[in-house]
Amino acid sequence: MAQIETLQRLADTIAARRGADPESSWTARLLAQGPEKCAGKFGEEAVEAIIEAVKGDRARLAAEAADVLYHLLVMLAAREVTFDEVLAELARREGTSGIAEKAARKV
Ligand SMILES: N=c1c2ncn([C@@H]3O[C@H](COP(=O)(O)OP(=O)(O)OP(=O)(O)O)[C@@H](O)[C@H]3O)c2ncn1[C@@H]1O[C@H](COP(=O)(O)O)[C@@H](O)[C@H]1O
Repeated sequence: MAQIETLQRLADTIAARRGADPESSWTARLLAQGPEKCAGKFGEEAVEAIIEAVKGDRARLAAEAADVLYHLLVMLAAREVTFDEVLAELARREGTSGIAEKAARKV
């Protein structure tokens, strides 16, 4: 069964691809094009996921969501933000209500 560790392993693989041969690694090819390109690719994948969410095809939405997660991790790696930093932010928010979090962001 797929687990959260799958995502951690993917983040580690992506980090390890920095500086790898763009001929043999899709991730290295994306990273070599810079953070702006990686961000644009993430945006495209997010839009594809939105379209499937609106259409309501569960299987296609799951596949597009996987693309979104991969491209999110690539975009983070392009700016040297680690997956751990994102998890730490989620952990910090755990137990606080979304409404309180929204109010805190306004100050
Ligand atoms: N999860 C992914 C993943 N998701 C998508 N892609 C690649 O991203 C590429 C572009 O995806 P698109 O949906 O944009 O493909 P497309 O529709 O043909 O492209 P467009 O012409 O529409 O832009 C495809 O070639 C996919 O193979 C991925 N490439 C790699 N991974 C993971 O990253 C690991 C390392 O991969 P490499 O860096 O290639 O070794 C792999 O083992 C996988 O676990």
